[in-house]
Amino acid sequence: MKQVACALTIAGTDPSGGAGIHADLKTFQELQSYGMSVITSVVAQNTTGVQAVHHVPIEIIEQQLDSVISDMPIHALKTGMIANQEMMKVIQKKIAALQVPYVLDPVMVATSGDALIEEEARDYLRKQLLPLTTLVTPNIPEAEFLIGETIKTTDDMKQAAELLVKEFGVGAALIKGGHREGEAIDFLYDGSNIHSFSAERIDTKNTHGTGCTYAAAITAYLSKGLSLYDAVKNGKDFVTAAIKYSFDLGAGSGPTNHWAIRKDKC
Ligand SMILES: Nc1ncnc2c1ncn2[C@@H]1O[C@H](COP(=O)(O)OP(=O)(O)OP(=O)(O)O)[C@@H](O)[C@H]1O
Ligand SMILES: Cc1ncc(CO)c(N)n1
Repeated sequence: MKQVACALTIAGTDPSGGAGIHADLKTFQELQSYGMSVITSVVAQNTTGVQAVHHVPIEIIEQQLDSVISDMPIHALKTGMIANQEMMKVIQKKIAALQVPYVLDPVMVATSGDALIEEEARDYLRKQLLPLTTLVTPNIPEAEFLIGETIKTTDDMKQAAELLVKEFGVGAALIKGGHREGEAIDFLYDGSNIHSFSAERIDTKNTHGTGCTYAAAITAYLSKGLSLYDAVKNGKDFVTAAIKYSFDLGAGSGPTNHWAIRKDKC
């Protein structure tokens, strides 16, 4: 029997604490999954944007992976920012051998619009990493890039999710509607059915790290043994509460609130 659920994140940092590794670990902790992390890039960023990026050397990324994999149980894992192809290759090699649920958040730009991944790496991600996934969680611009088509309507979102499974080999696809107008609706295609997850749009500028928080919550729930549908359903409730009670910190787009689910239940 599992002593404790354990989740691993492989991603970049955010010293202001709202996105990346920091959002992931806070979310794992809040949802009572033991959190572990492998850092790919050290990013100087805050609520206003990205100021600088330093990539961790490939050997150190590999060694961090070996340190965790050789010693710790991993019940689910997620990847976020992986800036270049060399990093992707080593991560691909290590996680292909792990038979655990894998959530890939195809991070390409920060909420501020700053690029977080090299142009040539995008294609590698599409061809080599997508087929390893249990779930991929693109927002609309990311989904448009992955499938090479424009997404305007909810029907386009559903078709994009199906295409990602049927033609790109992902286990399941969740297309997030955060970038549209009106209700915040996301569509999951699990290989058999389309499911929708909807919430009222919250009028706030504080959405820094929403994508990381959502994917981390789904990963935490998968590590605890929930089904994919239940993990996404609970993850959606978590991120909606985190946006509703987000913190108005910093001069730009403030961070979500990882304690919020407790507030929402009170
Ligand atoms: N203002 C909002 N009110 C309610 N839900 C929202 C709002 N903005 C985004 N969401 C929801 O938050 C989740 C994250 O979606 P979003 O499309 O913003 O991700 P993202 O663009 O990857 O995030 P990030 O800005 O961190 O890159 C989705 O479930 C989306 O529907
Ligand atoms: C490190 C990192 N990953 C992802 C995002 C996307 O929110 C970000 N801003 N920073």
